[in-house]
Amino acid sequence: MPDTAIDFHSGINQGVAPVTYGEGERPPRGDYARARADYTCEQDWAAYTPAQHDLYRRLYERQAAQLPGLACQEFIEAVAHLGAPDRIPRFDELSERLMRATGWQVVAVPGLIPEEAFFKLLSERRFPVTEWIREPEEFDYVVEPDVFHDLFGHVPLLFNPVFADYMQAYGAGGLKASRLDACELLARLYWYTVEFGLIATPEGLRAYGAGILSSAGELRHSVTSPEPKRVGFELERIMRTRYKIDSYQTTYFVIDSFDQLFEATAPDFTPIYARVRQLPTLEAGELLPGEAIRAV
Ligand SMILES: C[C@H](O)[C@H](O)[C@H]1CNc2nc(N)[nH]c(=O)c2N1
Ligand SMILES: N[C@@H](Cc1ccccc1)C(=O)O
Ligand SMILES: [Fe+2]
Repeated sequence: MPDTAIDFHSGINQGVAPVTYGEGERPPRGDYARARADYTCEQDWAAYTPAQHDLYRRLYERQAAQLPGLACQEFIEAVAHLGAPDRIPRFDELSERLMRATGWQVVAVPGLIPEEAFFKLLSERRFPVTEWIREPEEFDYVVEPDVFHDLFGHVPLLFNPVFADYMQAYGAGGLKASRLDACELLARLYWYTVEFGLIATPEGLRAYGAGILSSAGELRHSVTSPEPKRVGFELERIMRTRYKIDSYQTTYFVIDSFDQLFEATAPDFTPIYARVRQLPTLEAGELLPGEAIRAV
C-alpha cells in the first residue's frame, strides 16, 4: 500500500505516516491491508453484525425524521434510493441503481484515503464510501467519516444529474489542483458546498451538504439558528475562508441552484487560485466589510 498520510479536513496530503487529523496524530481508522492500489476494497457485507445494522437503522431513522423543512427536496426524494433503512446497504446493489440514474457507482474504501486517490475516484464517477460504521458511543458525533455519513450524507444527491456532474468536475479539478499546489483552496470549496452547503429555495433555506445532512444537531442549527453567518455563494470568497472542523460551522454559503454551483465552478481555476493567493485569508465566521448576510 502507498504509505501516505492525509489530513482529511484540511485536504492537505502530508506525504508521511501517521495521519494528522485534527488534534494529535494517529493512523486513519480502517483496514488498509485489504485495499487495492486505487484504495478501493471489497465491501465485506457479511462481516457487519446485527448490532451494526441496527445502529445504521437508528442513525437513519433519527436523521430521516428531521429532513422535512430542513433538507432540500432533491435530497429528500433521493434518500429512498438508498433502500431499506433496516440494514447497511450493499454497495453493489446501490451502484446499479445509481449507475442507471446518473452513471455513478459507490465503491468501498477502508476509510480516509489520500486526496489524489480520492480525486481520481470522483473524476471516474466512483464515489468512495467508508465501509466501517461508528461505535454506539459515537452515535451523536464521529470524528472521521463512516459508512453512515458517506452513504446517507453524500449518495442521495449523486442521483441528481447536475450535482452528479459537479462532483465529477470537482474530482478532475482536484487532480489539477494537486499539480498546482492548490488543494488547500479547493478543499475549502468542497467543505463549504459538498459538506456544508445551503441552498435557497422558494420554500426557504434548505441544506444540501452531507456534513449537515448526516449530523443530528447541525441540520437544524444550520438552517434555523440565528447564530451562524449565511453568505451568498461566491467562489473566491469561499476559497479564502478557513473552516472549523470540530464544531458547527460559523459561516455557511448559500447557493440558489445546483446549476449556479456547476456554472460558477466551470471556469479554469488556474488564474483564480493565483488571485486568491494574493487576498488575505479570512477566518471562519469572519465577514468582509459591509458584507451582506442572509436572514433565516
Ligand atoms: C477532498 C477533501 O478535501 C479531502 O481531501 C478528501 C481526502 N480523502 C478522503 N477520503 C475519504 N474516504 N473520504 C473523504 O471524504 C476524503 N476527503
Ligand atoms: N473548473 C475547475 C475544476 C472544478 C470544477 C468544479 C468544481 C471544482 C473544480 C478547474 O479548472 O480547476
Ligand atoms: Fe463527507
